[in-house]
Amino acid sequence: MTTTLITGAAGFTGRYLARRLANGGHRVVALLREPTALAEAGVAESHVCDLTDATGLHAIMRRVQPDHIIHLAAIAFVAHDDLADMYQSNIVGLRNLLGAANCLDRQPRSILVASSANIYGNGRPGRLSEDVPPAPANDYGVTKAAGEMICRLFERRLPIIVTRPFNYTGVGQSPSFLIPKIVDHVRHHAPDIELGNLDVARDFSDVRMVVDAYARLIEEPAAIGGTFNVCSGEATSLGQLLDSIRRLSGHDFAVRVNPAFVRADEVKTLCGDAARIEAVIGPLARVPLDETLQWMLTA
Ligand SMILES: Nc1nc2c(ncn2[C@@H]2O[C@H](COP(=O)(O)OP(=O)(O)O[C@H]3O[C@H](CO)[C@@H](O)[C@H](O)[C@@H]3O)[C@@H](O)[C@H]2O)c(=O)[nH]1
Repeated sequence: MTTTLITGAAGFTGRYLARRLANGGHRVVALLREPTALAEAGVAESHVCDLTDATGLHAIMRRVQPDHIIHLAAIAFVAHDDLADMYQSNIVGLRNLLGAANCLDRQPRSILVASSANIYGNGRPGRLSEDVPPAPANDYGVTKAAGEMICRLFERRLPIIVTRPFNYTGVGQSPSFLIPKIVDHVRHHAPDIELGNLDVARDFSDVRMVVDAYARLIEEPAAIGGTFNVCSGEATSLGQLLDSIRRLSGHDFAVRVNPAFVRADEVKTLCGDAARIEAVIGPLARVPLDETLQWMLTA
């Protein structure tokens, strides 16, 4: 049986990915920061180890001997206020993981590393292909761009796949993120909502499409060594998003700007080109944004 190790398996994406892989016949092993019950998500075995603990990580990797590794563990909230934690988790954690993978007797078949569309920053307008040079506009983007450079250090030695997911959402995502925050607000029938930067647009996808893409990428030898956007190809402005949520929920609400949520180092618009990934794994299992929002509003 194929053993697949997921770092960050207890997170929003990790739980969907574990279920998707278990349904696809994988034996899913979770690497966790703290003990978490994940049997319901399809996880067969769990190990607790912080990725900054290189020695502990080496021992676990030698025991698990994974066929595939999917690295999701990271600080994913762009405005995370503990910078030391963000740099430690997103850069040192990844470096330790690849160092440990490089010491295995039997090399994994693939190591998928989740980077981020945020690395594109504000460098270029329009639909972004993977050839657009990274131009991070904030610390989060810097940590993810640095992570990609670490992957390059190991690319001759390890079968690495880098993904650049654009924004995605679904039931269970933390309300620190934009869409679950608005959905939570609507579900509580609150009159007005406080947001930050309003003049922004994002390329939103459904978490189920993203984990399906990951599950297909690790099985595809042609993906090894590649960097892939994971996206819908459509930008939705915050104004359009608010209108859709008002329409689908039948609940009207006003928006107020709270300076506490305004980001100084904002990435204004992100919209991705999915041509490269679709050339390798075929069409993405896209879900219309309205369908994802409806799922979240009624969950
Ligand atoms: N979270 C949040 N965002 C707000 C708010 N008001 C406006 N925004 C704006 O809404 C946009 C989306 O914010 P998030 O949902 O926090 O996502 P993100 O910063 O775009 O980052 C997400 O996507 C990246 C890939 O593009 C991911 O790498 C990252 O982990 C995260 O999922 C940003 O431009 C943010 O400034 C608010 O009250 N809360």
